[in-house]
Amino acid sequence: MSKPKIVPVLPQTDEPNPTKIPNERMTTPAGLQVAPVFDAFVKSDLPSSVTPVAFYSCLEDLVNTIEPKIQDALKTRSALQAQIDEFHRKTGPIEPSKYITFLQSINYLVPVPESVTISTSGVDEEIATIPGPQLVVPVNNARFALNAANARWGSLYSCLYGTDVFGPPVKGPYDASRGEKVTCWVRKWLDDVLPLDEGSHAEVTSYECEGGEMRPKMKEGKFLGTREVNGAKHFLLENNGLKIEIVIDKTTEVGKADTAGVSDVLLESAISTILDFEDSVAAVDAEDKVEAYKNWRGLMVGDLEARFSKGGKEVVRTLNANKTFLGPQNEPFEVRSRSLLLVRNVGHLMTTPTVLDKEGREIGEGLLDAITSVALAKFDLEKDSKLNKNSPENSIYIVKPKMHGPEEVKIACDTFDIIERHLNLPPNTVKLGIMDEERRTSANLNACIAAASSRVAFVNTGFLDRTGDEIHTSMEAGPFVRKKNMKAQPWIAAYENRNVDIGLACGFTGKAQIGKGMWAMPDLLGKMLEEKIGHPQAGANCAWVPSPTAATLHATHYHRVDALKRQGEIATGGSRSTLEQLLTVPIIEDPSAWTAEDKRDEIENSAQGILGYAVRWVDQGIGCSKVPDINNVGLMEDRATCRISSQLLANWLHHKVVTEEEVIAAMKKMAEVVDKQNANDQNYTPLAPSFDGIAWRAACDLALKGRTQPSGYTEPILHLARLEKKKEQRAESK
Ligand SMILES: CC(=O)SCCNC(=O)CCNC(=O)[C@H](O)C(C)(C)COP(=O)(O)OP(=O)(O)OC[C@H]1O[C@@H](n2cnc3c(N)ncnc32)[C@H](O)[C@@H]1OP(=O)(O)O
Ligand SMILES: O=CC(=O)O
Ligand SMILES: [Mg+2]
Repeated sequence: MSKPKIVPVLPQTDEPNPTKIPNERMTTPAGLQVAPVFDAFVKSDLPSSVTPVAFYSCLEDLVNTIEPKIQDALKTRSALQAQIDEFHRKTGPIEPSKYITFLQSINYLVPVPESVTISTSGVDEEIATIPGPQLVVPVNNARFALNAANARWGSLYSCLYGTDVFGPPVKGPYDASRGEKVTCWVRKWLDDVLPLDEGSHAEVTSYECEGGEMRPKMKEGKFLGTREVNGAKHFLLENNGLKIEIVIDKTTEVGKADTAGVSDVLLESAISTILDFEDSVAAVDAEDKVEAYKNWRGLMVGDLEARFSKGGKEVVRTLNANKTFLGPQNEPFEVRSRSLLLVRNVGHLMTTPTVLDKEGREIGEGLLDAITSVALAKFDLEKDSKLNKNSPENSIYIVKPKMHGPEEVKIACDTFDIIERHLNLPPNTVKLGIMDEERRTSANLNACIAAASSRVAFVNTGFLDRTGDEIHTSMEAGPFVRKKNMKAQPWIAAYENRNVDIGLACGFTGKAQIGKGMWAMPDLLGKMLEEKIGHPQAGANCAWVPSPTAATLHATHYHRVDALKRQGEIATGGSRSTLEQLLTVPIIEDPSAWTAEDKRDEIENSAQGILGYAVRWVDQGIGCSKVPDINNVGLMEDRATCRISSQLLANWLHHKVVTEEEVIAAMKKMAEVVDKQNANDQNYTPLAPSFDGIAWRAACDLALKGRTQPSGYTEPILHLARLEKKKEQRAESK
C-alpha cells in the first residue's frame, strides 16, 4: 500500500506563519503594536478609571516583566520533557522508587512545603460556603453566556421531564404519565432533603404560610419567605445553603392535576459559572478576542443582550433581575438570580497577534486576557449597590488553566500583582482558580497552592487535560491503555483523592472551592443524575456541568450530600493516596493482547472525535461541540478532549501499535460519518471525498503529529488552521 500523502497545516520552513503576516497596526505610547480593532476597544470600552494610557502602560510592564518569565517556564517544560523522554528510553520498565528519585533529581518534583494554609480573604459566599454546581460556558457565545449567567435558577420539573431521566426525551403535547413520574420523583426527593415534621410531601394537600410559619411544618430555618408572581405563590426554602422555590399555581395544567397545586419546583442551580476564554472557544485573532472581551464586558456592566429566533419567535435575552421575597414578618429581601461569574483565561503557552511587542513578536495571550478581564471587571467593582454586583465582596475570579508546577502558578500571581498595582486595585483583588490538570501540578500541588496562598479561590481536577498530559509526559514509557479504561487506572483515583486531601489540609473549607470535573455527555443526564452525586460525596464543593439543565439536576446532589460536612469527615481521615500511586504510568505491558478489532475501534473513536471537533473549529470558529461518538452518544468535545484523542493516537503510532496508514484509513472512514452527522448544517463543508480542505489537514496533523506538539496541546495546530481558513474565506468573499 502506498503511503497516503498528508499536506501538513503547520507552516513549512520557508512558508510565512499566517499570524506573522504584517497587518496595519497602531503603535501605542508604550511602543506596543496593537491591532486597530483592539485599540478601538481599549479607547471606547474600558471603564473610565482605566485610561488607555494606564492600560497600555500596564500591558507594557507585563510584556517586559512577565513575558520573559513565561518564556523561561516554557523552556523548563521542554527541558523536563526531554529528560523524562530520555529516562524512559534508557530505563525500561519503571521502578517506582527510582522513578521518583529521578523526578526529584531533575526538579520535576520540588520539595513539599512544610505546612500550607491559605489566607485568601474577601471571597463571595458562592465560592466559600455554598456548595453547588459550576457551569462552564464559551464566552464568545452571548446567547449561551447570558443563559449561563441566568442559570442560577432552574426548573426541576422541566429538567426531569425534558431530559432522558425518564426515558428518551419526548416532543409534542404534555405527557401526563411522564409528568406524574416527575412529580413523584420530586416529592420523594423533597421528603429526603426537606422532610416534614409529619407525613410526606406526597400527601400534602396545601402549602400555606400562617403567622410567619410554613404549613406543613418542617425543620426550623428551612422556610425563608414567599413571593407572588402573576398569581402564583412561591415558597422559598433552604437546605445545605441552597434555595428551593415550591411554586403553587392551579391555573397551569401541571398545578391543576396536583392535589397541592404544585406547578413547579425551582432550584438554585449554577451557583457559579466560568466564562471560558480557553478550551471551549476558538479565538485566533484580534477580531475574535474583541468579540469575546465584549461579552465579558456586557456581563460585568450588566447590559449584555442577545437577539435570536427560537421556535419561530424572536427572543431578546438579557440578565435576570434579583427576586424579591417577603420574610416571615413580611420584611422584603432580595435573592440573587445570577450565577457568580468567574472567567477562565488562556494558559501560558499561546501568543496572540492582537498585540505585538516592540520587536514585532506576538505577546502572551494569557497576559492580554489577564489585564483585559481585570480592567473590565472594574465595571462590576465600581457599581454602587452590592445587590447588583457580580461580586459583593469586590473580588475578581480568574481561572488559570494548564499550569505546570509552582513556578508557573507564581507567574500567574506576579501577573495579577502588576495589574492590581497599575489599575489601582487592592492587592489580592484577583482570586485565582488553579486547574490541577497538568501532571507536574498534581505532583506538586502543595507547592502550587503555597505559591498562591493569598489568592487561591479554587483547585479543581480536570480529568480531560490531565489525561492528555499523562499520555504526553510519559509518551516514551510505552503504549497507553485504551481511552475507555483510563478512568479505572490507579493514577486517577490518587489524583482525585490527593487533590481533595491537599485542598482540605491547606484550609480550603469555608474559604475556597475544591472542584471536580466536567460531565462530558450532555445528553445522558439520567446517568449523570445517578453518578455525579459522587462528586460532593468525594468532598468537592463544586463540580462542572456542561449546561444549565445539567446544573439543575446536579444541584439535587448537594441537597442530599452536605459537601462541607463531608469535607470535615474526609479531613479527619488524613491522606488517602501516595505520590507513587499518582505517578503510576498507565501503560500496558503487552499490546499484542489487543485484537485487530480493539485497535480499529480505538483509532476510529479518536478519529471521529478529532474530525467532528476540528471541522467545526476550523471552518466555523466553534470551540465546543457536541459530537456523536461511534455509538451515537453526543459527547462534549473541546480542546482538552481533542488533546486526549490526539495524544492517544500519537502514542500508539509511536509504539507501533497501529500504523500511519491505518490511522489515515480510519480518518477517511470517519470523515464520511462526520459529514453525514453534519448533513443538516447549511454552513458545513464536507471533508470527503476530496480530503484536502484545511480542516481535514488540521485533523490529520492532530492525529499524526501529537508527539511533537508542546505538552501535546491542540491549540497550535487549530489556531494556524483557523487563521488559514479565515484568510481563505476573506479571499473568497472578495
Ligand atoms: C475540559 C473542559 O475544559 S470542559 C469546559 C469547556 N466546556 C464547556 O464549556 C461546555 C459548555 N457547553 C456547551 O458548549 C454546550 O452545552 C455543548 C456544545 C456541549 C452542547 O451544545 P448544543 O448542542 O448547542 O446544546 P443543546 O442543543 O443541547 O442545548 C442548547 C440550549 O442549551 C443552552 N446551553 C447549552 N450549554 C450551555 C451552557 N454551557 N451555558 C448556557 N447555556 C447553555 C443554550 O443556550 C441553548 O438554549 P437556548 O436555545 O435557550 O439558547
Ligand atoms: O478543563 C478541564 C479539563 O478537564 O481539562
Ligand atoms: Mg482543561
